[in-house]
Amino acid sequence: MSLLVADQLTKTYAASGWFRSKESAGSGVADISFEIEAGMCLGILGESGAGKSTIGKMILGLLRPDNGKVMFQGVDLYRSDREVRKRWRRDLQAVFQDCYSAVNPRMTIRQIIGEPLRNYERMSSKEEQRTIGELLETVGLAPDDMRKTPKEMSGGQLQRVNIARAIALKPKLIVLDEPVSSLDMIVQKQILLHLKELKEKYGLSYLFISHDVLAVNVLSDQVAIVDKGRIVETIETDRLFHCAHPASQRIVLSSSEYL
Ligand SMILES: Nc1ncnc2c1ncn2[C@@H]1O[C@H](COP(=O)(O)OP(=O)(O)OP(=O)(O)O)[C@@H](O)[C@H]1O
Repeated sequence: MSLLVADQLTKTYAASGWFRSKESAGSGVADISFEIEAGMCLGILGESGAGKSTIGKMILGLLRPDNGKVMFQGVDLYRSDREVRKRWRRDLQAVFQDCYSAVNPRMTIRQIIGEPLRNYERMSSKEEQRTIGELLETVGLAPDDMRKTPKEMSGGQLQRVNIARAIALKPKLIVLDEPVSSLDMIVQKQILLHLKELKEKYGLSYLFISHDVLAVNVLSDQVAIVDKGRIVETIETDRLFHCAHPASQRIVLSSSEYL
């Protein structure tokens, strides 16, 4: 059984108010289907406005689809009760693009990473401190960093904190929505390689949302290419540069100009 199944997900946004236009009318995504096996990373690659974040939000339980279903570990997310959803939240985590808005600026790094542990685990303060120190080391930071606040960290360091928080409960799947897009190229590569290491070490699965073919190439096993709200092609990553659909070729080529 696949860890996650997205089955014909459709979401249409109603165009409204001052911004109603031909382009925005009926925007959203349609007929989105894919599966993620345990230990696998599926990349969702597409240009701005293609529908990538809409897909991510539906998978995370943040946006109810108009049609279709999301099955996680065999359970239908939008037809399950609160208890099941609570377990779901534990096994399904997310890291978003904006590392600063994902944290409370008044909390220390210890409080930030400790939050899911306090919500789901019963740990003594000492045990929690040790666990947070280990998590910081796992993502390439120092245990002492737990005393800092977000404003004392760089964007790359803070994104590592967000990753540490996401892996704290040993989830099955992490939705990574453009997790490195706001960072410089060197830090991007370091974090992607680190995510790859974590995936291999803990058997994690990822849904990796990105507009960047090079980033997708580093982390994904398979890539679903999204254009105008639809998956136009799903392809093994090592075949990405041999994609067949004209829209896929356009998306792949536009990024590889930087190679
Ligand atoms: N809340 C909303 N209300 C109306 N339209 C929306 C809403 N959210 C997204 N859209 C529209 O749906 C389409 C897909 O948006 P989405 O944010 O999923 O794309 P994306 O691929 O993640 O884009 P980006 O890479 O720029 O974040 C776009 O046309 C967008 O304008």
